[in-house]
Amino acid sequence: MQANMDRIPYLLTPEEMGRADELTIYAGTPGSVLMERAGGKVAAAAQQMVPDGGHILILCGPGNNGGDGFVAARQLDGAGFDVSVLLLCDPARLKGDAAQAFQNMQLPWSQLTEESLSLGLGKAGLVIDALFGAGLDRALEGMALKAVKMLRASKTPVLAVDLPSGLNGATGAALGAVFEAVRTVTFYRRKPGHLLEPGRSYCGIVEVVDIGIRDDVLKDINPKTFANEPFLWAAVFPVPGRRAHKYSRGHALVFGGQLQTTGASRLSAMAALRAGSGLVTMAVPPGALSTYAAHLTAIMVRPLKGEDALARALSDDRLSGCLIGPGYGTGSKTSVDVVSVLAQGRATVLDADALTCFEADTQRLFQAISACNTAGWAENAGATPKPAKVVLTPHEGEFKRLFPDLNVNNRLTAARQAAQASGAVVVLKGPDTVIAAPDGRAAINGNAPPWLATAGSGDVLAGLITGFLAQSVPAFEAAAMGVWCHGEAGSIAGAGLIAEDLPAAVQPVIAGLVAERAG
Ligand SMILES: NC(=O)C1=CN([C@@H]2O[C@H](COP(=O)(O)OP(=O)(O)OC[C@H]3O[C@@H](n4cnc5c(N)ncnc54)[C@H](OP(=O)(O)O)[C@@H]3O)[C@@H](O)[C@H]2O)[C@@H](O)CC1
Ligand SMILES: [K+]
Repeated sequence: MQANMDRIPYLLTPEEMGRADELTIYAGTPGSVLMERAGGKVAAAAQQMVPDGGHILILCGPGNNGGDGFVAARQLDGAGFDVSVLLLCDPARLKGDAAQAFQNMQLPWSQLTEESLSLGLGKAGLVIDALFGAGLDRALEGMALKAVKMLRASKTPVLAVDLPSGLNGATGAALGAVFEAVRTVTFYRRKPGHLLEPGRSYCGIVEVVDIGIRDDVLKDINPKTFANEPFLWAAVFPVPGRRAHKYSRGHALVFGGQLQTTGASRLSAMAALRAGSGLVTMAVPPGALSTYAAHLTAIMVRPLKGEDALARALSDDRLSGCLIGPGYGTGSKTSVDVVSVLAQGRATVLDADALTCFEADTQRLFQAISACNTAGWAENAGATPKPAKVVLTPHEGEFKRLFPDLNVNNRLTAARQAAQASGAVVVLKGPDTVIAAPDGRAAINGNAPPWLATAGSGDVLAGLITGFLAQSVPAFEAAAMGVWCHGEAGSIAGAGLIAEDLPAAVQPVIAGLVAERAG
């Protein structure tokens, strides 16, 4: 149990981290010991960054973040480094462990002023930002605010303790001006703000260090936020057995659009096949059939001909996942078709046009999702909400249209609220894509290179998720593995990629995951 919890990529909010500290202290490790270890790890990181024994300037605030700074100062001085300590507040304001760490420091210090900072920056090879960490609850002002500007102008590298000062650890939001760190040392587990933008960009390289908090505390805290990394979903990653055949590996149905917009859904279908779905069929308008057929090889194409064409396309019992939306068109027919697809109760991804067409009537969409989730369950099969079968993949613009009352500036909370309101797993796309389930779980993705922001990239993502869903992976995990594989494929294809490059680049990613599971 302990070994497994160790590997689960939990993220702790500052409140949950406070609880982890409390539980550890309650179990017998004094806060001063935790602070000593925390400051020691910061000192060790600083030593690596200034290996020639250069000057280190340490800015300390009024709380325990400042306390970590005092400990680091003492240890660096003991290791022969030249340090100066600048204190933001009156030392009489220091309390508890921080006051004790200040007493123990036994080093000269000065008040943080423009003059003292300017003098310090003149000789420093590194600045340690120990002004504010988890306890920051408002924008920096006064001398702390001036310090941000002076540091930026000086270009001296900054090592942040726990979080760059000015950043909200729960949301990654800048509360105002924020220190820009090249490296951040945080304790026990990362916080959401280390992965969510703009926080991630302010943190530089994030190093998580052990300060002696035992994983037992996680049982009490029960965190529901994760970094989107393979260990989160590796146990359900689909690996075909020796006796697998194409029908046993799932059958995905991807709906295609009219002649002018065939490319989007074709990219999706290719990606669904790459994700491992044994079969992928495209259901397409008859007038565009020859175009689809001319551009596809391993993917089957069937025309949607006649009144009940959709129902017939959906009637194949072997279908195990559907995708509708990419290039499908935003007319009223789209929303009718989406409702028909959801009525079948199959695992389904709704992307692009399939989201936009519900902008004026989101309740109709949410009812159809609820019907999809409950289809196949006996009426008396427990009152708890049924597991989500539907995945929505909006980018920020689509998200705002579907959920106009939610605040996308707080992406983690907004995605969670959207998942709860819709009954679907919501993939809020961006450089820090958030995947949220109606049951409250959420994962933040961190491996997407910027060159994934290109036309057609989202179609590939929707296809990957569909491919995993078709292999019976639960919706939250299917969405999370799709997002992660998409990010990895983006890095493999590299700078200059176009969406057409991505399906092929997914292959080594899948091969790597399969090898890891086998080993
Ligand atoms: N818990 C533990 O055991 C461990 C914790 N550790 C460390 O403790 C850190 C958290 O410590 P913390 O809770 O004391 O919060 P911290 O970020 O230092 O600041 C709070 C102070 O700032 C003030 N204040 C807030 N905003 C302000 C503003 N804009 N402008 C001005 N003032 C502002 C606020 O006072 P207020 O004015 O609101 O009364 C309060 O005095 C954590 O990040 C980690 O580094 C490690 O040692 C490991 C063990
Ligand atoms: K800090």
